[in-house]
Amino acid sequence: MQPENAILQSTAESFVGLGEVVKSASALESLDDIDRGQVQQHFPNQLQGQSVQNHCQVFVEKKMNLTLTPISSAREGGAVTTNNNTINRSARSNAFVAVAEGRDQSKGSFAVAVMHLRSLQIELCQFVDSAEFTRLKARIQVADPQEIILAESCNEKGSSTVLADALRTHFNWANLSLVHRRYFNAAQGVQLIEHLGNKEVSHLNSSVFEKDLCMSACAALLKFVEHIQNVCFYAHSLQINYCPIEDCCIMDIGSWQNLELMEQSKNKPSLLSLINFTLTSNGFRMLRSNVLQPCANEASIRQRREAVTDLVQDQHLFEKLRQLLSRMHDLDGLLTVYVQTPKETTVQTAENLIKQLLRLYQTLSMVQSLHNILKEAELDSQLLKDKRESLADPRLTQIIDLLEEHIDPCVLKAAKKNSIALRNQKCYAIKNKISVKLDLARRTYEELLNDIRENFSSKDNVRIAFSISRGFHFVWVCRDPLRAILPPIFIREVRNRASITFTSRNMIRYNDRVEQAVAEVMIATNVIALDILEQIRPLVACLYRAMDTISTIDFVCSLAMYSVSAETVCPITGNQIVIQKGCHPLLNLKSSREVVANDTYLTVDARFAIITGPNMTGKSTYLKQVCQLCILSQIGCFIPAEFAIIPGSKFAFYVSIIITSNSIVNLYYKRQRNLLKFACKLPYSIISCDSSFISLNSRIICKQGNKFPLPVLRQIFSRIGHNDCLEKNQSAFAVEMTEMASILQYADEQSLVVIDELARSTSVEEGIGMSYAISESLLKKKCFVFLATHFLDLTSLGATHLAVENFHFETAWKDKDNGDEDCTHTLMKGPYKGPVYGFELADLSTFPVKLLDRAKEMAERLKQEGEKNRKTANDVVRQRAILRTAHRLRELYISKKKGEMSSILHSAQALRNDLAETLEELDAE
Ligand SMILES: Nc1ncnc2c1ncn2[C@@H]1O[C@H](COP(=O)(O)OP(=O)(O)OP(=O)(O)O)[C@@H](O)[C@H]1O
Repeated sequence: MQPENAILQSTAESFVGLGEVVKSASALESLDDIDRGQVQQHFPNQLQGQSVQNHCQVFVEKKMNLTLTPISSAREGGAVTTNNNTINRSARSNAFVAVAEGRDQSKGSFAVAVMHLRSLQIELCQFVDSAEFTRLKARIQVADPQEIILAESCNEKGSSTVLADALRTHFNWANLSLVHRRYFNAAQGVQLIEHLGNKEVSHLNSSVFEKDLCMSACAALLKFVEHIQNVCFYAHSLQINYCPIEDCCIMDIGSWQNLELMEQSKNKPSLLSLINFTLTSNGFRMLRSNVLQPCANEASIRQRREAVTDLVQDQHLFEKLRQLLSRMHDLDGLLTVYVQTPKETTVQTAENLIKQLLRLYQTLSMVQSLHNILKEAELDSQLLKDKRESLADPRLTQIIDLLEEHIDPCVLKAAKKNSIALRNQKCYAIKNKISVKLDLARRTYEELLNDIRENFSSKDNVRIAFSISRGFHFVWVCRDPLRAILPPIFIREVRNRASITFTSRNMIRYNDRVEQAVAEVMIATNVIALDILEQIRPLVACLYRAMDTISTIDFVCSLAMYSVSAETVCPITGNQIVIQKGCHPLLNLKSSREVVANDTYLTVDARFAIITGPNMTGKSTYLKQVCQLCILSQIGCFIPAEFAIIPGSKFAFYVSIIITSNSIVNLYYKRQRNLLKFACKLPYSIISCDSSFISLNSRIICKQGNKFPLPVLRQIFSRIGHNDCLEKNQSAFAVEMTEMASILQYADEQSLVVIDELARSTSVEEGIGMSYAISESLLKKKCFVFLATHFLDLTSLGATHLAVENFHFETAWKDKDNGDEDCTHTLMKGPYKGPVYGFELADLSTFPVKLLDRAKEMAERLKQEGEKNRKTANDVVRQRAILRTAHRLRELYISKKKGEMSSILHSAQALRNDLAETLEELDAE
């Protein structure tokens, strides 16, 4: 016999009582039967071995007359691949979405009802969408659902089939369930919302109940969730909110990828990953939905900025909040047990209930600490003050008192967190002497544990271990587990690298008895827990509020964390996009080179920026930078810049400011002392960074305030990248034009549009023609546009349209022979005149020299022909000066009122003189 076997044999023999256990096996079997019978009475599902999920699925399939595809492993989250991109899905996502599509007169309208299964919050929205379902897809993607519920279309060729196909292709990780149209019943939706919604925490006004599509989507969602989860919701227990689409800045899914907002692959940084310092799953959810659909509610943005400012300024408060949040349980998981009741009770549901009560106890004591921290802090932010107020809710103390009465706090202090410790925590959670039945059940459980301890005490290398799947079992740590031989008394061996785990029939019998004892304990515990729950249920609104407070604080802490971790500034809201020394937030993560900061300048009048420049100078990067900074700003975050004005002012004052050291504005100002005169005269605002001038100019400008509509960005469109679409059988150009058509249809005065290299996938003439036409159309729509292009002819738009501003990236090639290039990545005012350095870049590659020479020759010839027709720079400036004067005269004419004619004539005179002066200066030059 091998030495190990000898040890094992002796260990096995030395287990006191082993023989007795074997002898009493038959007795145990009969005992087993009795116990099983008892347990089965209380927990009918427990011993049937059928999971609740399977049971529900069969049930729903029968009830709803539909076929559900199996709940896929993709539901667990992780990286999943969609059509042509990989999106890293959060494992924390847990949402069901119902989509209702309008028919007949309301065709083109959609309603989406989203239920987050953990937090049990329902979000409703209704909107009109394009034929490509852009908004719908974005809305669903933000929810990141497990399950999408859609009405089954009777007509095979109906639009619902088109919608179903679109959703199936786009959200291929989610389970698409087509349910009968009768479940999309608006009247039932109203009834359900009135019955289940908690009025205190739900934001629903009467007009929402009139939105039939919304109501029908909500009805289908609630019915489906109740069936699939096999639960019933308590009356007045759900938080149901209507989220108007106007409160969000809309972007399509393509833009999320183009603008690097969310992770596309593991090692590629994204804006979301950059600013994600959240510590709770609800905080993360809030951050994610804000990055993908930034806030467009000016008051909320301002409140968040104030909160972030408070946290950035009070580092002590910030640290304390984060420390507390890191220890906090998510309240959303807890809410499920207070809001829904399982249709069947099992040991698992009982265990879950007591686990959630313990967590609630822990979390609420931390909520008290959170309240104390906020009470001690000197807060300016209204948002934080409101949250502090919500934590002072006396109902929270009432719940804590109730829990303290029943729960033994000692179980939460257990040092060990292994399986048996966690099980014991649940078994002993309720204080002694509250229920006789519970005390008796626990005694039986204790006795059994003692028996095991005495009968199977560990010896030498063999010890007793416990796991949820195997129960009590043996672990033998030996030198050669693969070759070691076990005596036949031991069964179910699993050989690992350093040990063998196994059990024996006697141990299995003990385990069975332990399980029954635990079940008894849980039955008794469950009765008390349900009683506690019954008392908490009427107070559930304060838990929703506490959950909202925790996630909001986590969210603003995350923004504050990013704001302090980088050199950032709090943006001012205005009616323009002015950023001084703005940096691309992700650039220093992607490249080791020093990041060059650049200015951005777009006003309501000068709202179309054409950006030209050689290859590799940073045009695309700049477009993404502008969007990312605007998004950060609209989330409520600080932005990496020295100074910024971002759209978002309710009162669209002219904020006229001066840039002292920037090439962009140098064109406008010749002498500092003319500055004020200039600011008064110009019909549009001038950028500035000189704080000494801000108040002075703001005063002057307020006189002309309220001139433009609220310009908070409501839509961001991007057209970046050139990919064909094989699924739709579309070429790169076709894809581009489809996307542009959608932009042209929906862009408005509150949209930001960034376009990179428009129409480059067709011939130059056609490309330029298309670009002209598209630009002119966008100019009419008055949206903010950044257009990066290699078509230098496009810059002449500046001569005919005052709203067009030309900017370019300059470059310097240090040592062309060695291929040592040095792009300054600096944006300058004015159009780029070439060269594009395409030949130099080709020269650096393995491009054939002969071909390159021929290309250069052709390019030179075309250039000379073009030069003949091109206007001089002086002509352009002259034309713009005339245009500007005409524009101002028009403004004067529009603003004319009775009795003010003399002052208008005076201003017109001044304008004429100003123009004459400018033209003279140009002639002199
Ligand atoms: N502001 C900046 N600071 C530092 N590096 C930058 C900056 N902008 C761009 N770059 C770097 O320059 C490289 C080229 O940038 P980008 O692709 O934006 O140029 P581009 O002008 O759009 O080129 P092309 O015209 O060839 O498409 C990027 O890899 C980026 O790392």
